[in-house]
Amino acid sequence: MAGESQNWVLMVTAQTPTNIAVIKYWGKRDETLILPVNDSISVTLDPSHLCTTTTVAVSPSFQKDRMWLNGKEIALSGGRFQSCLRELRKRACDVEDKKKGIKISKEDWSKLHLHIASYNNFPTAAGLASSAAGLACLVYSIGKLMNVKEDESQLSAIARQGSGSACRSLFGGFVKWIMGKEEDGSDSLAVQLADEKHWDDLVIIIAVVSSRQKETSSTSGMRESVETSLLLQHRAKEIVPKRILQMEEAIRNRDFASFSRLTCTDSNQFHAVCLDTWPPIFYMNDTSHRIISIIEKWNRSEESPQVAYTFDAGPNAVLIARNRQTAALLLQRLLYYFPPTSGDLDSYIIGDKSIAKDAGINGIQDVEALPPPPEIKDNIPSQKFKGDVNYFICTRPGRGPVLLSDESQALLNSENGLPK
Ligand SMILES: Nc1ncnc2c1ncn2[C@@H]1O[C@H](COP(=O)(O)OP(=O)(O)OP(=O)(O)O)[C@@H](O)[C@H]1O
Ligand SMILES: C[C@@](O)(CCOP(=O)(O)OP(=O)(O)O)CC(=O)O
Repeated sequence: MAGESQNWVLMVTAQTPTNIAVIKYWGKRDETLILPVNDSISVTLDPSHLCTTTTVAVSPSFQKDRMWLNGKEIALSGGRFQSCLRELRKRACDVEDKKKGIKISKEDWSKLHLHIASYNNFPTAAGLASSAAGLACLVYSIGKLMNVKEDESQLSAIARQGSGSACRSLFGGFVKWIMGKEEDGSDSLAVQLADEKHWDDLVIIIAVVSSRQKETSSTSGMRESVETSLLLQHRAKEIVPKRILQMEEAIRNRDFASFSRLTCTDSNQFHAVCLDTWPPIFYMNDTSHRIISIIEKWNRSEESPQVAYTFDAGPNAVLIARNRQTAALLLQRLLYYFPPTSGDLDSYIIGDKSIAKDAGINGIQDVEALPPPPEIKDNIPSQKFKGDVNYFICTRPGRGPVLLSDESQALLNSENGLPK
């Protein structure tokens, strides 16, 4: 290891998106390697609205590997973090920074320690796939720091060992996690089906129903489902393989009717598996069910589906609108049923606020003036549910991981490698 002193710090910062599964991963055939019982497909969400930023630093002065998540130090001792670090260290290559006079050889990486700081710009462990963006960003940024030569698919097989859904966050657009057949997991990895420009009409609105930490984690929930749900076995063997082919075709042809039907039925089946688990697991709540019913009623009143819904291991609704115009109509409906408790719309509709402008919503007076949606005209007066949604995030399909070269975006101090 060559450097002018032992005090140098070399670091890399990366940003990685979250993803939402439209054909769900639920159930492992190998708990340690994180090998799934079926393939899954996801849409990557625009990192300008939902993302993880991670800075990783290396220095001979660091005494041990350390990590800070959202500003608080967390233990890196967990098996999953250790699996990712071990796999990355195995693949590390020579690194040279001529400007700083730093040379790290392949062999040095096993002796050097890392500092990692990560920040999620959205709630952690609330069913918004923080583990997906987080673990993908950890693997991607360390891979870059250590000059790992593997491509994104090979990196995805490492991220998979941190959290299954993380492997799909190594790509933008539409992504498939191929379950693989090998016992060592070497063929269980993600591939890109189409990039984010392929179907850029789509608009995504997330209704954050609760940002509290959930009762049953995805990891333990799916373990219990594998142990007790016969529906899960049937789903993995008979249903998902066919749906994967149909979903690939729907994405290829930008066929919203088929995409929407598959997305909604697969989300519903995943939650049916949770209900079929013993003891049963409930991730959706009354508000989630209400949102499904609003969308179903609207879709039925139109000639073709306007919006797809999907829910992960939590009550938040991820709503995919076929285009901007539909997204504006969707937002009007959502605000009609779920008006904010305060007049502060700025923190109630976040992300791409231009959707609210398209919907004619410029202030709370516009929300109050919204007429009931035409599809419920016979049932007036309809009930409203003020306060049942915390806020809405307007976003779209987005790109994969990127490196941030601007040092002002780093989360660690370049002098001492400690959080800024
Ligand atoms: N930025 C991050 N970097 C590294 N690890 C992270 C990061 N963010 C979250 N995690 C890990 O993921 C865990 C949360 O995962 P969990 O599966 O419980 O929730 P979630 O991913 O938000 O929801 P879900 O996967 O059900 O959509 C955290 O406790 C932490 O261990
Ligand atoms: C419902 C899901 O979001 C489940 C995600 O599970 P995780 O990837 O969080 O689970 P582990 O592999 O145990 O870390 C569906 C999906 O993303 O496909």
